[in-house]
Amino acid sequence: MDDRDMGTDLEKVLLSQEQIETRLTEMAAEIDADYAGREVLLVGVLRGAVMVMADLSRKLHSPVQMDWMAVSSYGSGTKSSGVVRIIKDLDTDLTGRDVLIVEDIIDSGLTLSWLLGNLRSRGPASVEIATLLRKPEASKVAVDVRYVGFEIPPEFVVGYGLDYAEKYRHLPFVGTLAPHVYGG
Ligand SMILES: O=P(O)(O)OC[C@H]1O[C@H](OP(=O)(O)OP(=O)(O)O)[C@H](O)[C@@H]1O
Ligand code: HPA
Ligand SMILES: [Mg+2]
Repeated sequence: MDDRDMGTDLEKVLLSQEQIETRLTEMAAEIDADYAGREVLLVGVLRGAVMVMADLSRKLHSPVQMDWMAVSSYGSGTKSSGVVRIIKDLDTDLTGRDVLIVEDIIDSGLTLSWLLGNLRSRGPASVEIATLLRKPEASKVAVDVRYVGFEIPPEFVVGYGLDYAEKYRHLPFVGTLAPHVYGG
C-alpha cells in the first residue's frame, strides 16, 4: 500500500497518487478553459483542502489568488454534525471577484451548501466549486458543483488531506478506513 506503517487501520487504496495527479491535471485544464485568462480567487477550505489546493493551483495557467477559510462540521467523528462554524474567515473582499471554492470532499453537502450561501452574499461576480471527491449517495443537500474529480462510494475515506480524528492527512493517496477503526 505504502511504506508507512498504517497497521491494519486502512482497508484499501481507493485512488492512487497517480490517479489523483492525472485527474487534477484534467480539472486544471477545464478551469483554465472556462476562466479564459480571468483572474480566479481560489478559496481553500481548511484543513482538508490543503493538498488539493496546493496541487491543483500549481497546474493552473490562469492568473490566481488564494485565500483560505476554516469551517468545521465534523469534529473528531465520521458523521457531519450539520452545524457549520467559521473558525477563520477570508481576508479578501469578494466584491466582483470570480471565486472558485476548492474542497477535498463533498459528503452530505452540508458544509458546501452553507458556504455557498455565505460567499454568495458577499457580492462576488461568480462562485463555483471544485472538489476532488464527491459521495453522491450520501448527499443530503443538492449542491451544484462545477468540477468534480471522482465520484466515490459512501465509505469513510482518508488521506490526501482527509483525516480521521486528525490522522492520515499526509498520505499521498486516498484510502478507505477499516470499519473496526471507527466502530462501523
Ligand atoms: O459534505 P459534508 O458532509 O459537509 O463534508 C465535507 C466537509 O467535511 C470535511 O471537513 P471537516 O469539517 O471535517 O474539517 P477538516 O477539513 O478540517 O477536516 C471535509 O474536508 C469537507 O470540508
Ligand atoms: O469520508 C470522509 N473522510 C474524511 N473526512 C470526511 N468529511 C466528510 N466525509 C469524509
Ligand atoms: Mg474540510
